[in-house]
Amino acid sequence: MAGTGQFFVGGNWKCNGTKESITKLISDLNSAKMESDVDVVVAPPFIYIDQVKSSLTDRIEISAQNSWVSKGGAFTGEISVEQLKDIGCKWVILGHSERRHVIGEDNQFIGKKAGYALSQGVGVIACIGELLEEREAGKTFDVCYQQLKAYADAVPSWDNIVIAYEPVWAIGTGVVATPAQAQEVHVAVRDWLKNNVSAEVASKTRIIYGGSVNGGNCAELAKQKDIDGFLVGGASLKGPEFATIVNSVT
Ligand SMILES: O=C(COP(=O)(O)O)NO
Repeated sequence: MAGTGQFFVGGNWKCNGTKESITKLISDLNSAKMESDVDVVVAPPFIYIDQVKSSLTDRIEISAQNSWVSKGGAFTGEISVEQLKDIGCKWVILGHSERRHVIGEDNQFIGKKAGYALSQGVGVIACIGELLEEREAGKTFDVCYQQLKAYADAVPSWDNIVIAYEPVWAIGTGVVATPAQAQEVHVAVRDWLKNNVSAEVASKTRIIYGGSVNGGNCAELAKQKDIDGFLVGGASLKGPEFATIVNSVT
């Protein structure tokens, strides 16, 4: 484990849940035993953040799944960083592959979003990752480096950033990266930070893995030196399994 020495596990609930199912998930999370030396964050859909914030144990911090690129105003349908702070969000997930490849956000727009969120004191879970065809074409590192550069060009500091490497071909597919595949990219990301930002940022920044992580594969992944935690999708909607993943990283 590099980074700050504190593992980081995020639960990305994506566009899932109802008031009823989230009430059950919160109850399961509140009653789960979670190792104290792991930073745990969950990212509900915007409309349920207040419900979660008001009833979830404060052991777990709240993240948004997206935020607007500047101060709020005449941007119909968007949610501003100021509004997220107002309801107690400490983090925001940006650059998720679903925002890139479904919604169409590009590297520069995502970088600017990260810069603005950080400038307002909200931490950023900065997602990167390649498509299967990019990996098959040997472009994994080039794609990740371009995504990293867009963040680096826009952020005021690296103090409050967690990088999430999420190979798109592993997201929601059940095809998890092998520990070796994940470690190889995490090392390359850390080397990129060392060569393009600073050795200090490279050593302290947590690089977490996401893509079909579950209670059965998390322990092997967590043993990798440069895997500093996880960003979990589907398995984060099951309280007991998410707790297993949190506890696997110690
Ligand atoms: O998108 C993901 C991973 O999703 P899964 O765990 O469902 O593959 N994290 O942000």
